[in-house]
Order: sequence, then structure tokens, then C-alpha cells
Amino acid sequence: MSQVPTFPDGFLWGAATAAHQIEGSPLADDAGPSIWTRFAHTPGMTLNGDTGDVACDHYRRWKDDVRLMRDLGLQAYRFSVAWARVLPDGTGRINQAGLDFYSRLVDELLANGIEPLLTLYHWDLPAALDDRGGWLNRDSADWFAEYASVMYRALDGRVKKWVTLNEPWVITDGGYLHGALAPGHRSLFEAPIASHNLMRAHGAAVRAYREAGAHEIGLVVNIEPKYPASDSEADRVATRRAHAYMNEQYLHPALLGRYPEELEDVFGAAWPEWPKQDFELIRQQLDFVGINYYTRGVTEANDSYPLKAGSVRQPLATYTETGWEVYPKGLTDLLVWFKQTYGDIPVYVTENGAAMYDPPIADVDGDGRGRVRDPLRIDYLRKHIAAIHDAIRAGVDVRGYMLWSLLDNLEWSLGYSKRFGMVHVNYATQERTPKDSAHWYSGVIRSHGRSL
Ligand SMILES: N#[N+]C[C@@H]1[C@@H](O)[C@H](O)[C@@H](O)[C@@H]2O[C@H]12
Repeated sequence: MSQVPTFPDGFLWGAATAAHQIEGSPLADDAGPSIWTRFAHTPGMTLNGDTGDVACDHYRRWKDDVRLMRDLGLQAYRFSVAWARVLPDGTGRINQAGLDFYSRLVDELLANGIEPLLTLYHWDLPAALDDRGGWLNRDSADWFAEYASVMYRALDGRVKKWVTLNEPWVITDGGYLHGALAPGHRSLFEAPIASHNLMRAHGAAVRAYREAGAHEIGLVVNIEPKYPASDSEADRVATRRAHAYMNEQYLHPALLGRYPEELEDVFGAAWPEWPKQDFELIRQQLDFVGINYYTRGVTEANDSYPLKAGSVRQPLATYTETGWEVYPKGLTDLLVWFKQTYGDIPVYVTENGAAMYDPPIADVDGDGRGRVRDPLRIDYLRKHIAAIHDAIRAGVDVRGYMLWSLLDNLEWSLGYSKRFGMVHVNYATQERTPKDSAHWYSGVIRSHGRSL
């Protein structure tokens, strides 16, 4: 970056987490089980049989964690609500203790000058609703709108930025096509149905918000720019299919009221006829879109997959613990594509970060304080925040950055094997230790990005 970056006034610097990944105590205070409580307790479903039973014990340590956020200088905190804490059966009976937990958390955030960004759904469907068909049941749109309305009534006076869904692509690709995530289904026929009902639920929740809410609501998607592995026609076609499947399958219906035409070819006989009125529900005016960015997809033709497209691992992919290539330019390209395709909708980068090998905590300075030197994470974050600045200079209306993640946490089926946090968590003692990246990020926030 040649000159000192200048981020727009009001650009929001924060961090993100998700309920099931940090809270622990999933059944405390009359909460109901979620599909992740059930999935993780099913032998063989998660690495080492890791579960969210304890996680980062945030359900009990939330006040200390807010104090940690304040000390780091966070301006915003993106978190999710565990639906089954509030509605143990998914619909009907409200569990006041569950609602009170989130109400206290929001009050503590506000008391410490931290803006809450609330995600209604971050993958942890109440198990009782999965027993009724889950996202395969068209009634799921009504269930979600009922739950969302309970949250709006309780918190809209204090929460001013709402997110309906987190990453619908992962929910269905992982949970309904490949079976790697809860509820662990493997069906080409179920995947588009679950996707479609998720988007209907998103639309129903936004429609309910327009009737009850007074602030902002949006959708969070994980998208990645797809680049052909070669100039061959086969690779270019495969790249177009991968782009439609991952990046347009959710944004097109939400913002344009239609699916990309490639999906009918991708899913073939598994692609249903959709009722036209569904798109009137799905397509709702949004106040912002959240984009979660981690890496790009270099794509080649590969017939061993319904998509007939596969990702080609890149040389630098060994840089991160997940094997994802570090490719900051992909974030700039993606943000510019979003603006060119969907117009001037405000955007937040609602997740960005990396799992790196973190050395053990050591008193490297001899001052009696433990430190975690994570220069690779700092390098990753610096380059990606700079990539956002490039997009802003190209005219994209990016309003904020939520670092993934505040804390090391439960990485779903990968258990506790991947550490994405800027704060190290000792899972045996629950001690929190800000890594060097946390101290670096505090400086970025204080300087409003000028210290990049
Ligand atoms: N993997 N990975 C890290 C991170 C995951 O922990 C979040 O829950 C998801 O929203 C998104 O996939 C990104």
C-alpha cells in the first residue's frame, strides 16, 4: 500500500463469534438441544468426538469476555443466538432464561461502548425442528419468522444490526449434500430444497422485521471468487458452474429474485420447479449484506462431482492450518464483483481470519506475561484489511470489518483442532491470552486503519 489508508468515517471495527462455537452449557437453564448438540454426540461425527458442551465457557464467562473486548478496543461484536435457548422446542414456549442471557449480553456490550451485531441463525437448528423435517420442511420459514419476531420484540430497541442467516451455502453443502456438518445428510435432492427453504426463511424474517423492527437487517454469505485453473473451455465452464453454485445461489434470489440458470444444469433431475410466489418472499429489501471471506477457488473441470468442478489446491495452501490459500486480492475482486452485480448495497466483511499454527504461550519478554507470537496471522489480517481498502477506493461501500474470530473456538466437525482466534483459549483452564495479533488489531482500530 503506497499511502496511508483512510477508511470512511464510521467504518466499524469488530470481531465475530457464534453461539455453538463459544458458549458451552448448551442445555443449561432449560435450553433445548440443537442439531449440533445431537450431531457432536453422535460417535464419529466430530474430530476426537469434540463437542460444544464446554467450548469457551462463554455462557458463564460472558461478562469477562465483554471486558476483554473493551480492553482490545472493539467497536462492534458479531455474535449469534442459540435458537433452542430461547425456544427450546423451536416454536411456541419461550424460555425466559435463554432470552435473559442474550439481553444481559447486549446490555453489557452497550455499557462498554460496543455495538452488537446479532446473527439469528448460525447453524444450530433446534433438534425438535429437525425432527419435524428441519430445513426440508416448507414450514421452516414460519418457524424462523416466529423465532425472529421473539428476538425483535425483546432486543430491537438495543440491537440495531440484525443478520438473518449465516452462510446458507455451508449449511446446505455441508449439512445436506456432503454430510460433514449437522444434520449430516448426503443428498443431491435435499440440498437445493434446504437451500430454498433457508432463503424463504430469510425472506420471512426480513418481512417480519419490516413490520416490527426499526433498524437494519441483512444476510451473511460466504463467497469466494472462482478463477479457472486454465484457459481451457472445460475449466471456464466448470468455473462458471462453481461460481453459480457457491456465490450466486443465495445472493441472486435474495437480491434479484431468481436463481442463476446454471443451477438447473448443476443439479439436473434434482432441481425442483420452484413456486413463483416464493421469490416474492425471498427477495426483500436489505439494509446491508455481510460477506465472509477466507480464500479463493481456483477451479478445474472434474466429473467426479455433481458440480463437475473441483478446486485446485494452490502452492501457498500449506500456509494456513485449514489448507486454504492466502489470497487477499480475491477479497478486492469479490467486493468489486458484488457492487457490479448487485449495486450499491452497503457491505460489511462479517468474517475474515485464518487458522495458523500458534506457538505455545511463552514469557518471551521475561516480564512474567504469556504471549503468543502469531506473525503469520498478523500478515494475513493486514493484507486482507488492505484489500478491503482497495475495494473502498474502487467505490465499494464497505462499512465495517469483523475479524474471525475473537476467541479460539470449536471449529464444528474439526473440533478444537483449528485456532482462528486473536485471543488464545486454554481449554483446560479457560484462561484467555490475547495473541500478538490482538494487540496489533487494537492498534489498527485506534488508528482507524492508518497503522496497517
Ligand atoms: N472454517 N472456518 C472458520 C469460520 C467458521 O468457524 C464460522 O462458523 C463460519 O461462519 C465460517 O466458516 C468460517
